[in-house]
Amino acid sequence: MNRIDEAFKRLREEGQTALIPFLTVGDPDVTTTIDIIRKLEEAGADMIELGVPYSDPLADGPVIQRASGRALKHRISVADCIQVAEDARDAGVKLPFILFSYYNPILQLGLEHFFNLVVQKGISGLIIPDLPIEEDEEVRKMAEAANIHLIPLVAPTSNERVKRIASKARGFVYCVSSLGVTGVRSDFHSGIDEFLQTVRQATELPIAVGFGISSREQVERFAKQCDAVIVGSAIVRTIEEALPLLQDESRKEEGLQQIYTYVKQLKV
Ligand SMILES: O=P(O)(O)OC[C@@H](O)[C@@H](O)c1c[nH]c2ccccc12
Repeated sequence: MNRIDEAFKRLREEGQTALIPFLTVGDPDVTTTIDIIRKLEEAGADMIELGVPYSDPLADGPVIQRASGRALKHRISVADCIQVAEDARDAGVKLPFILFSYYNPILQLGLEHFFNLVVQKGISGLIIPDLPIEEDEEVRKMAEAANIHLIPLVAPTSNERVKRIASKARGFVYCVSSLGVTGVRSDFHSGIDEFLQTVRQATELPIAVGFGISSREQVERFAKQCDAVIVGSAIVRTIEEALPLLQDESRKEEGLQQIYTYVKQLKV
């Protein structure tokens, strides 16, 4: 059984909602990324979305764009991001890892080599936001053969595509709460509740919601309808605010503690 399935089974038994943080690997450096992942696990995270920094993050708002820029200063590759899963596991992290990457960096690595790496390093899931279902046949077959869950995104505008996307989904279905790019929001798409109901009826798989979530109240609201809540920009912003501490060896633990405190209050 895939680690993501195991995590959702445990959470269902415990009546809990999964908290899935997203962070950009290599922001500010790979060693600190692993320290942050350990803190996220301590704070109650149930899975981690490892973001591959990319030069043209078209679906990302300014916070994640800045994080990608900082990480790309060290020329972090897809292979480096995948390696973080193994290194974090070696450091004692038990959480499932979902690799989040735009399609281009994966193509540059080559699908064969990419899938060998993700299997070897213990990645459990894959999110490729710019690979639509109409073009994902080859990747989906390779992912299924490797027992890696290719997790699709559905948006409030997906309408009749929701059923088709959900029918091919593995792991869980990622419901995007709003149109536009990632980034903290105070309100969501007007039809969000009906949209989440539509997705719930279209799949037996767990459903997750992401985009714009930053407060415990928002997590509690979505926990009523979803099995998982994904938080990216708000956590990446907390990392950004803690950078002066994280990059000073004598104050690194203080910076990590700031991230821990913010994330812990999100776990419901
Ligand atoms: O950052 P937010 O608003 O909390 O949304 C999650 C998001 O960061 C993460 O899942 C993600 C990062 N980049 C993306 C691009 C498309 C879809 C999703 C994403």
